[in-house]
Amino acid sequence: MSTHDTAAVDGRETAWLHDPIAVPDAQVEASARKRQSQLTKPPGSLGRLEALAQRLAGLQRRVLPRVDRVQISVFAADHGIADEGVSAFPQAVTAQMIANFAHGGAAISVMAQTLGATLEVIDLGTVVAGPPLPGVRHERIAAGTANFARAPAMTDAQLAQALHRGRAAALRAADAGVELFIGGDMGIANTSSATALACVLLGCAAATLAGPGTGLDAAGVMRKAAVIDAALARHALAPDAPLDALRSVGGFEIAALAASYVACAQRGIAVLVDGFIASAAALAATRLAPGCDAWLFYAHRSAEPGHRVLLEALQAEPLLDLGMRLGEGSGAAVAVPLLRSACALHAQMATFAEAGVADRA
Ligand SMILES: O=C(O)c1ccc[n+]([C@@H]2O[C@H](COP(=O)([O-])O)[C@@H](O)[C@H]2O)c1
Ligand SMILES: Cc1cc2nc[nH]c2cc1C
Repeated sequence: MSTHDTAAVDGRETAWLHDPIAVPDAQVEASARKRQSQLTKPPGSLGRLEALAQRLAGLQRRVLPRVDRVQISVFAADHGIADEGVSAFPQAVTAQMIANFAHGGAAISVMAQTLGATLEVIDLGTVVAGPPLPGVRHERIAAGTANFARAPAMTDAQLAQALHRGRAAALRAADAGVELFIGGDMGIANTSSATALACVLLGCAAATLAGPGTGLDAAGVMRKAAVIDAALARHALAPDAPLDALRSVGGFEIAALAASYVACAQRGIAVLVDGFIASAAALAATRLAPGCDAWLFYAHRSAEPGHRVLLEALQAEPLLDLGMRLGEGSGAAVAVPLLRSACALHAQMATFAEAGVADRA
């Protein structure tokens, strides 16, 4: 973890970020690679599915990896920066969508059902506090973050709470013995927070990363970039201080996502990263805990234009490019069948010897 953070977050609260990251098993990965070379297909003909199965084998320490049990944790929260008119939708939508998740009507609800995945929705704090809902973990930190155009988004204590709630979701996944963790995000205006966070960590101007989000027009995107640039000038954050960046311009759900990724890597759980917001959180996670990138798979390239830049910075080649830009973990959920296909082919195809098929001359 960076030693340059000046956030006065109680060191004891975040000491866990220094815990060791699990180390993938290179020998198991090599055994999986050998098995791939013996399967009844020209070498390499299953393309990236081969590398996926091999990598999962090393991570799961099992020559025949599985992606049967999947946990999807959707973190939801509001953002004070919405007051600057940076989203096409009103803030009330965040709380309304939490209810929609609970009632099974959201895209991620449908995907979780389809995949047989466990879906948990974690309410970290909305402007409009809704009633208790079955299936929603009400872990409210505040009525959304402060407007980072005017003040730090969070207090030190709020950041520590958001990190703690993200870690707790990963620990629940570890206790449940899941083979894959997906973190989702829901929060009106969170593309502005994700953009600001990534701009700090990558040292770039907002115009490089700002996009339409839920549907701004070109003039709206320019205004959004100007709001973010002005805020970044005000906060004067350093690229090597990820906790400061998360606290000053991040969001509760973004901090929770970053923490969940670090904790999954510490517990040896593979992660499928979703779109633009999730990737900004992944960037923060890799800065907080270098080495956790070994545990991160990137599901898709979102239509949010800055996602391409973020993925390049992360040196990530996503599995899919479907023009999706929903969030919620939906792009990652859509990619789960690919991982399952990779595992099924790897485990169930016959070898040349078993099938009596001649290997190459
Ligand atoms: O994941 C993505 O790539 C993505 C891209 C654009 C928008 N979103 C979702 O849309 C919301 C944020 O958009 P906005 O315009 O309100 O900043 C938030 O709930 C995100 O989950 C998500
Ligand atoms: C309706 C709606 C659903 C969402 N899901 C994630 N972000 C969202 C933003 C909106 C506006």
